[in-house]
Amino acid sequence: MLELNKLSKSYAERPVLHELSWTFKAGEFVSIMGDSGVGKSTLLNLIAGLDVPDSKPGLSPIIVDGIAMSGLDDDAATRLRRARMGFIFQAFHVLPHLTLLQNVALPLLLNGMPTDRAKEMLDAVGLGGREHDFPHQISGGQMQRVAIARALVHRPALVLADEPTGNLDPDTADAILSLLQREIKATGACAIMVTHSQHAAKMTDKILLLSKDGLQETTMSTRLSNN
Ligand SMILES: Nc1ncnc2c1ncn2[C@@H]1O[C@H](COP(=O)(O)OP(=O)(O)OP(=O)(O)O)[C@@H](O)[C@H]1O
Repeated sequence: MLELNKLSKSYAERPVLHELSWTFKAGEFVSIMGDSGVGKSTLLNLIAGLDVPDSKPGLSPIIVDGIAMSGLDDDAATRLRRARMGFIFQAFHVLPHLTLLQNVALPLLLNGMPTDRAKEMLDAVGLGGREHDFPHQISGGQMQRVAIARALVHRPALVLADEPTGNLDPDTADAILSLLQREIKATGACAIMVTHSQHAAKMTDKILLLSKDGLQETTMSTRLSNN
């Protein structure tokens, strides 16, 4: 589903990621942990196409569904992102001037798909009956539910989540992660979640640790940031 092939990224000659390689499979829910500043968000941004990797002649560092991202022009990359990816990023906030239903329907509209599934997804995330509310009328946990519904509504093959439970209380965080897990399994998507929380990571199929040595699969008994 997603292949990283010697992916590197430097900012002003300062290397952040060095030759990362990994294969992510469809249907897998994977978390990525690692020390602050090691490059976790940078990695998600690169996969999302929001940032550009260091270029090496002849190398395709990011391949989504068999398509080399580096070979796409801006329009084609936008189309791929819109159709095949879903985002639960802090920066991709729910839009305040749209109702919850309109927010969730947005990826369907942008992809020219029927919008019926938006209501189904709001029901699935426990917000049935709140379709016509606006974001300022709901809690932070409910807002994350809307973000999850919106990220999954168009059945993306790849879901990218950056600290989706970062600002939620533990019970709400658990509920959100169970929901994410259930919806990912239902749609067969591959999901990659960056988190600092061991508790959140334990709810995923696989935990990868990002360090200066690259990506390594890990278990909870190895050293991880503790919360
Ligand atoms: N646009 C940018 N320009 C320059 N440096 C950047 C940029 N984005 C990130 N960096 C640097 O790259 C490094 C990795 O940052 P990144 O945010 O990916 O780390 P992280 O592992 O997600 O950290 P945290 O866990 O604290 O969120 C940091 O040293 C950061 O300062």
